Amino acid sequence: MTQDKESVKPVIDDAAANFIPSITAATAAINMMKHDVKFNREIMPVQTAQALVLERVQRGFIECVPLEQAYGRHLAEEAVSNRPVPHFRRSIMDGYAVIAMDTSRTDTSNPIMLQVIGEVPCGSVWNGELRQGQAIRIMTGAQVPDGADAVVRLEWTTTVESTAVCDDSNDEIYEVLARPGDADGDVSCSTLPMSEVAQHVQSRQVIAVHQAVKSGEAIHGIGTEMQAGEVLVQRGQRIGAGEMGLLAMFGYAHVQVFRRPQVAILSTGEELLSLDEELTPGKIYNSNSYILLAQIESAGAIPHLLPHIPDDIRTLRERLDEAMEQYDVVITTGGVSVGDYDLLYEYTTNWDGDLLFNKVKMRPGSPTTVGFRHSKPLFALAGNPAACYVGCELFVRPTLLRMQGVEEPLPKPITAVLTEAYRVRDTFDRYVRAVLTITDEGHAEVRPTRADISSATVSIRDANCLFLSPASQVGMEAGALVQVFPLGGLQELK
Ligand SMILES: Nc1nc2c(c(=O)[nH]1)N[C@H]1C(S)=C(S)[C@@H](COP(=O)(O)OP(=O)(O)OC[C@H]3O[C@@H](n4cnc5c(N)ncnc54)[C@H](O)[C@@H]3O)O[C@H]1N2
Ligand code: MOO
Ligand SMILES: [Mg+2]
Repeated sequence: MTQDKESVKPVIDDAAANFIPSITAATAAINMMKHDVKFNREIMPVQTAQALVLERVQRGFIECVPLEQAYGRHLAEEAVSNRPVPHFRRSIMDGYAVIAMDTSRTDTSNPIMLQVIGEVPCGSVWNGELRQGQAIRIMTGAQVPDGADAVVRLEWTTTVESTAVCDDSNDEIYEVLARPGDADGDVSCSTLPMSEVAQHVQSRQVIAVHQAVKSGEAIHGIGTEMQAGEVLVQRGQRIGAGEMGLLAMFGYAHVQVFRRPQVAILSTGEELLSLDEELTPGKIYNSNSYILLAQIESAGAIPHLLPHIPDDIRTLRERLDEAMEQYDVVITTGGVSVGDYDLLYEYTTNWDGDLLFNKVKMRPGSPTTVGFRHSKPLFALAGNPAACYVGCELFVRPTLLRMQGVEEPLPKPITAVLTEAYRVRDTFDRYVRAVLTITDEGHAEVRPTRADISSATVSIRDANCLFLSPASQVGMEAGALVQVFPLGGLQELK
């Protein structure tokens, strides 16, 4: 943890107090001390601040939901396969289950004839065993009958017209098979025992196989996809389409998931209007609450937009105390800096909670303030929209993910090439809103969005990532390798 202090000159000094009749020297001295304290905040590196928050966060409660309501939730149990996949030898083609050896001497000019003894549609099982010279019609996904070790796809076979000719002198039947595509009308004969004639002749089921197949052809053996005992979905993993499929495959009609954290959003500031109010001079609409709403939903939590709070410490105290009782997490925006109406410092230094930090070595969002009260976190984010947004990505999102069982909830950086110079000097690390693209050659490139200032919302719309420009006297040159943090939620779809 760094110990450097950011020293800012107090706005009132003793000399100034002498010229303000309503302020006594004593009051001015107290005010100055207050300002000193308010200004001289310990500046904390981002990683230290994130670690401090995460070590206080507790995993949330667990609830049981039907699988159809589990998409997007985080699994609270480890789901393990209790059988291999597939659990029977599965045909991956429509065709005929055969004994591969039977086809070994076949080729296009000399197809082998096989007697079709039945069929296995999906969901059925062939009771009995396939013997030499026989084939069973089979569909994709059906269980391969015992005795068969290959499936010949339908396209490699033709059905052969067959006519039964009885020979009364013995109990055998001669069957005349017209070879498909045989221009000169050649015929071949095969002898079948009488016992098998009825089924055979009745359904005229003889096929010519035009291509030799190897043992295992078009069959997925037991366990080819997954063995018994493999982890299907880890505890804490978010349930997406693939996870839904796996859980369904193993018959999880209900699953244990982490409860979605209930998050209160309270903007502060006398200048704020609700969206149904008319825009009047000096006022602005409360847009931060809606930015946060999106971020919280995309982190899997449930946002609650509460009415914004005017710049009055008593009201603020009442409203925040109440919110901290009712919700799992409370987020405020605005009022964390050193202005006369910035009240979050006052609240978080005179409460029955622990203040973790109120100055982070980052921009935007340097006055980001976090504390815990009765083991619930309060995130007092800066009022500037981009500062609020970045503060939420770096501190709130990881917290909400940890509450939902994610072991490593911090955003993971990738490396990309900066396509244009970013010459912003700063003693703080800068998390720059930017656009990450993958070139046709497969390289990751990143460029800053146009409005990099803390008050800009348009750059939140345009960005799909943040890149880190470490504290520097010179900024960064085009071509530099930078750490990029892809943004969560809908942003990642851009
Ligand atoms: N003397 C100094 N002034 C400032 C410092 C400093 O170190 N010394 N830090 C600056 C930095 S950095 C930031 S970030 C901001 C933080 O401001 P606050 O958190 O106190 O926020 P406010 O003063 O309430 O508002 C700032 C700005 O944001 C607009 N805002 C506030 N809430 C909303 C909302 N819900 N929706 C849309 N916009 C909102 C507000 O109108 C102001 O324009 O302080 C700097 N000052
Ligand atoms: O820390 Mo602030 O967001 O730079 O204006
Ligand atoms: Mg302020």
